[in-house]
Amino acid sequence: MMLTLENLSKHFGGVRAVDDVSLTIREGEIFGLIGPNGSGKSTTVNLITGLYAPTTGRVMLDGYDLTTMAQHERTAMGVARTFQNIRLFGNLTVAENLWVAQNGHEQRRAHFLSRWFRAGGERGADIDELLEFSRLLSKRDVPASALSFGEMRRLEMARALASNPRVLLLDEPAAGASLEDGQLLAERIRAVQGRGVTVLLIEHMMELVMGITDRIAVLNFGGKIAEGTPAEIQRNDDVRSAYLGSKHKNEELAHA
Ligand SMILES: Nc1ncnc2c1ncn2[C@@H]1O[C@H](COP(=O)(O)OP(=O)(O)OP(=O)(O)O)[C@@H](O)[C@H]1O
Repeated sequence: MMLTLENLSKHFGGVRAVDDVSLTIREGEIFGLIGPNGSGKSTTVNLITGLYAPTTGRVMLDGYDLTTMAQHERTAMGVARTFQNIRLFGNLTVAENLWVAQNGHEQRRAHFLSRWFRAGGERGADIDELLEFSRLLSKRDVPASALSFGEMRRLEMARALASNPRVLLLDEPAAGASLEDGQLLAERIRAVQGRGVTVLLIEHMMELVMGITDRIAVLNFGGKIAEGTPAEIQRNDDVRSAYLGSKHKNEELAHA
């Protein structure tokens, strides 16, 4: 599996949200995408999933051109995502949230919740296995609104995993979570990688990014300014000056 962005750009009027970005995410790695606020990270994810059409450039998966495919076609190709803002159904239980995610899925026959679905909602091993993997089994019949932020974030990830993706795009998965929940999340992201899923991680929590990624690309004003291992990124002068505009973020980088 190889996810490749080729000269990808997205302009909103005069704003170059993403500006001629090229990068390759290798099979099985955890790839970090970082950058100051408004640098184009979420827009990049939206271009990969097909929420936006690019102004220029291509998105390739294993040599297949995804650029003009609809979102559901990309999901069928193995691309899944979580959102920066939690999008759970608060009044449904944890298990029901997974069921709804699958039920709306174009590829539900291929989905690993499909046996559960065909059984008319009977409790099945598949959904429990995913809940166990996500450390949410004890919460399966609890309304999603009653979960902690960290649990909600894990449920978001479980929902994305329900489509059995080959590449998982995580848009700030630790936002709003406690440090402890962030650590559990990091461990679960590693477990996702351990199952052979490639991960693209957007995250402001620098300890998380530096601790679990194999490689990192840095965006600033929509353009890629650096790419390398966490150690290389931490000592990169361009990266440091990009973060200088944001004192808080610069301190995060320094202390990571
Ligand atoms: N739908 C849109 N319409 C107009 N401008 C947009 C749109 N989406 C994003 N932008 C602009 O594009 C730029 C990049 O935004 P984007 O959300 O991709 O950045 P980001 O790196 O994800 O930021 P953050 O870290 O704050 O989430 C910003 O200037 C933003 O205002």
